[in-house]
Amino acid sequence: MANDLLKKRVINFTDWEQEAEKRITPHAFTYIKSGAGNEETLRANEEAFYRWKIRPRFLKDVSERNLSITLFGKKHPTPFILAPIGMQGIAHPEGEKATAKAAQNMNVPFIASSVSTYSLEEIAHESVDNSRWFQLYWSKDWEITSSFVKRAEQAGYEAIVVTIDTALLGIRQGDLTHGYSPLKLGEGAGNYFSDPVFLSRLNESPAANIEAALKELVNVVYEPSLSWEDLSFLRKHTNLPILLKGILHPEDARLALEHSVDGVIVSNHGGRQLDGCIAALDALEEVAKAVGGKIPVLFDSGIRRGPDVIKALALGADAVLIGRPYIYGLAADGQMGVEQVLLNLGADVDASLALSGLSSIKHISPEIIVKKG
Ligand SMILES: Cc1cc2nc3c(=O)[nH]c(=O)nc-3n(C[C@H](O)[C@H](O)[C@H](O)COP(=O)(O)O)c2cc1C
Ligand SMILES: O=C(O)C(=O)c1ccccc1
Repeated sequence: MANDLLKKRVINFTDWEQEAEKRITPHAFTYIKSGAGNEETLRANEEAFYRWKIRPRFLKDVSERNLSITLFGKKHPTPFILAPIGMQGIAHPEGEKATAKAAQNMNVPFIASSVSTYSLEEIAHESVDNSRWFQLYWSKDWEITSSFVKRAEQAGYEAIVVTIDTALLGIRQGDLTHGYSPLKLGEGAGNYFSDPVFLSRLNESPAANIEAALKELVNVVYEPSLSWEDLSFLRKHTNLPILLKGILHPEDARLALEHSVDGVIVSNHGGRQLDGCIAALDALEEVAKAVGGKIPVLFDSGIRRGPDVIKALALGADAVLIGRPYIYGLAADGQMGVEQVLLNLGADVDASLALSGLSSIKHISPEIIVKKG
């Protein structure tokens, strides 16, 4: 399959998106593609990149290039991380297992979602030698929260990523029209149905009464009361680095530092939560300034091509999370598709770096970009 796709020159984001659309159900495709509301923020995420232009320098010997970065003391060959994307079973039967294998082959850290189709242990099994982080949806049932964290530690996950922009799910028109909720269909149950605490809350096993089990899952998945003080609970339960995903305000970045958080991810959840909120890229510079290099600043929401990565790093990101592009690769061609998307993006970043007159990711600085219009 991969060769067929390459013969068809499936190279860039829109090509992968079209291939994905051909291979999965319309409802699943709409779910992945959509943003919240009028999709103003979804569009803004990509448009924000157009307003920044790279100002290249020349005659700088770019014959050898280094794309590597270091995060939490660990070196990675590219500045990519696979974003937490839940319910990957809707994109491919192998779901997160295929993604985890691809991530391992490509040496790219993978952030496994709380609402994965497969359990965090199954995902770990497919990528024993690779960096894995666990994305936490802080459950309304805090014993489930601490159980997830304990399991992630035991399974060798290296960081906990708390998503803070999901007090509830954003209003997504297409899914509501279709009445489509993969969570309610059980596509996000991998971690819950294998969790001793979650199972202890049920009167009957999920096998005996799937409706009741899914109802309980949907009931406990988010904790809308979560506040800054609660982070100390998490700190008591783990020594792993804690990152907050969804930071958009410099004041929240300062609060993250105050609460001894180990990293922040500037993100608006790919425009899927609050429509009308600022483009993630437009939040990056100020957040990075507020953080002042004290902890890593990661970025997602709108990364599609190599130059996007250069721009995000120039505005202060230490690495970028790849979201929809790899899920389209997964939908189009499973593990091979994810690998191909990462290879294409890697080649694009490499070329963009060289053509900007830089030989290392470490040399990317604010001076290489200018704001236009
Ligand atoms: C289908 C889908 C499911 C997602 N599931 C999660 C999730 O479970 N946890 C989470 O923190 N973010 C989730 N996200 C958000 C991504 O981690 C990331 O922030 C977003 O995809 C970045 O935007 P982009 O895909 O437009 O680049 C999801 C995104 C998509 C498209
Ligand atoms: O679809 C999403 O963006 C998402 O993050 C999510 C999280 C939990 C349940 C369903 C979807």
